[in-house]
Amino acid sequence: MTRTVVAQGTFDIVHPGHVHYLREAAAMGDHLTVIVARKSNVDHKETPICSSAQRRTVIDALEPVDEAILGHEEDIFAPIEELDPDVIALGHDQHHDDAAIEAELERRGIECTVERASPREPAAEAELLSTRLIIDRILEQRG
Ligand SMILES: Cc1cc2nc3c(=O)[nH]c(=O)nc-3n(C[C@H](O)[C@H](O)[C@H](O)COP(=O)(O)O)c2cc1C
Ligand SMILES: Nc1ncnc2c1ncn2[C@@H]1O[C@H](COP(=O)(O)OP(=O)(O)OP(=O)(O)O)[C@@H](O)[C@H]1O
Repeated sequence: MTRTVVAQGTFDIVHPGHVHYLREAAAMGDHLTVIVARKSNVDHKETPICSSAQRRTVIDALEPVDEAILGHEEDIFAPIEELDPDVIALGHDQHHDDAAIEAELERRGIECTVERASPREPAAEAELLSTRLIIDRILEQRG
């Protein structure tokens, strides 16, 4: 029985922290689908630089990822209803409330566990493990 996992995020400029998250999410099951957030749903931080299509293309190419899809514009649980995964893997600092997600899954009659991935520890001094840090560095050096 294939154990399916869903991960999600903005993935504006991909970095080793994303790779760590997606590797951990992939290890939680046999098949990993990643939902790439639409710009309209990224309301808790700066609007992404790269288009949804571009962000999806890059994530889809990563080794731990079986499939990357663009998220629903309005209802973030629509793809979850469709995919009906066994696990939703949240990133270590993802701004979602685990209990709230579990409650909504319950309400929609979706049997699925909510897990949290761990943070990637910097492997080297120079690693930029956040999109924001990468953009700040670009502005510093090229702005
Ligand atoms: C269970 C779940 C389902 C999601 N489904 C969608 C979706 O259908 N469409 C979408 O644009 N974003 C979706 N998202 C992503 C959120 O909209 C949010 O933008 C994303 O979690 C951003 O996280 P980040 O700040 O870690 O990148 C989903 C997130 C979760 C936790
Ligand atoms: N350093 C990291 N270690 C582990 N997971 C990470 C790391 N950075 C991001 N992630 C995870 O990747 C997913 C997508 O994150 P997102 O696209 O918001 O990248 P970000 O680098 O956190 O962005 P920003 O720096 O703009 O907040 C989230 O679940 C997040 O928890």
